[in-house]
Amino acid sequence: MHGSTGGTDRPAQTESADPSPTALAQAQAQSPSSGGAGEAIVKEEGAQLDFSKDMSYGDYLHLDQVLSAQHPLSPDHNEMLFIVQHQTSELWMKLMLHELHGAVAQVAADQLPEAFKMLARVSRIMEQLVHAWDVLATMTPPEYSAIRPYLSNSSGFQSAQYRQIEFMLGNKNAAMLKPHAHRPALLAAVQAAYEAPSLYDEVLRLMQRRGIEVPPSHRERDWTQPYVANDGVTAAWLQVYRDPKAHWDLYQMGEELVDLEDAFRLWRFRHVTTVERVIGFKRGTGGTGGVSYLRKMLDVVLFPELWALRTEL
Ligand code: HEM
Ligand SMILES: N[C@@H](CC(=O)c1ccccc1NC=O)C(=O)O
Repeated sequence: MHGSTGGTDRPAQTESADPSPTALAQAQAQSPSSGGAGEAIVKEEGAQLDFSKDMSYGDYLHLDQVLSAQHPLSPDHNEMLFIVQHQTSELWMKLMLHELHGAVAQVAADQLPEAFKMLARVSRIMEQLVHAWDVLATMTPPEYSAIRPYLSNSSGFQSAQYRQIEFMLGNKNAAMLKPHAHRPALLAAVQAAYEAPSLYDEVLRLMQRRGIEVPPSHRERDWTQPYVANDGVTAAWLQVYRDPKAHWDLYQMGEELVDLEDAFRLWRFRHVTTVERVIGFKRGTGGTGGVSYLRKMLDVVLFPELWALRTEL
């Protein structure tokens, strides 16, 4: 590991941040007394300073790759914000998918405490993404207009990870597979999420295993079809919510799912509001109506019976 990142094979972009050979030689030649308090503290603490043979922080995190993946296409100062905002969002989405896959597997295996831990993390990640909009909202319409022509027809609409998250949460739509048709590996991942039972489908199967009757149409179904709300499923959740103590973990599961959908709704709302303040009602680069499309997405309900039961209680 250590051999691969030192010396000549570093990417050009990080080169300028490196100390010049003269500065490094000076630091090595300085006596402890001449380096000031900072250097004395480092020495006293025993911090390791030579990584020519050991794995360092940057080696472990592959920072050469991560930090050399920002390539603005425009001459505009603000494009770096736009790129970093999206790349960090994709990293959080990667973790979210990792946790969601774990949670679905744990629910299917009746391991609910483990599933709760993962779902709580998914909700906190979604909240993190909600707050991330505050940074992007510092970008004004003229600032974004300087970048937008360089984006061509690219759009978040084509995010393969976002689409997998939507599918895992039950918002299935075959048309959303098409933007990935030219990338077999991405298509396979999105298609797998499209064809698999969603988190909510797995929770309904769990309820049936626990003796709470779920209508057959909602236990076994064509998982590629969008979920359709059902009074029998509301009745099943009502049994749980009318006697929480008797069904404590299903009750906790219901509330975990509501937490998650609550956070997702906030994300969608911050997205559409940020888009309106930045591009108004222009069409999107992805080809949709823009704000009009994103407003329709605000009407998506992922776990409908968990909301419906509140009116009945
Ligand atoms: C100035 C910033 C942004 C603008 C103007 C913007 C605009 C839009 C527009 C107009 C759409 C509709 C699709 C289209 O026709 O392009 C869209 C979709 C989307 N955007 Fe953004 N967006 C911004 C920032 C972001 C960020 C930071 C993310 C985070 C990853 C993101 C993720 C998405 C996703 C996932 C979709 C698809 C939503 C869906 O299909 O429900 N966008 N965006
Ligand atoms: N759809 C946006 C473009 C956009 O926001 C975007 C472009 C490339 C990569 C990520 C993007 N973010 C979310 O859609 C627009 O119409 O301006």
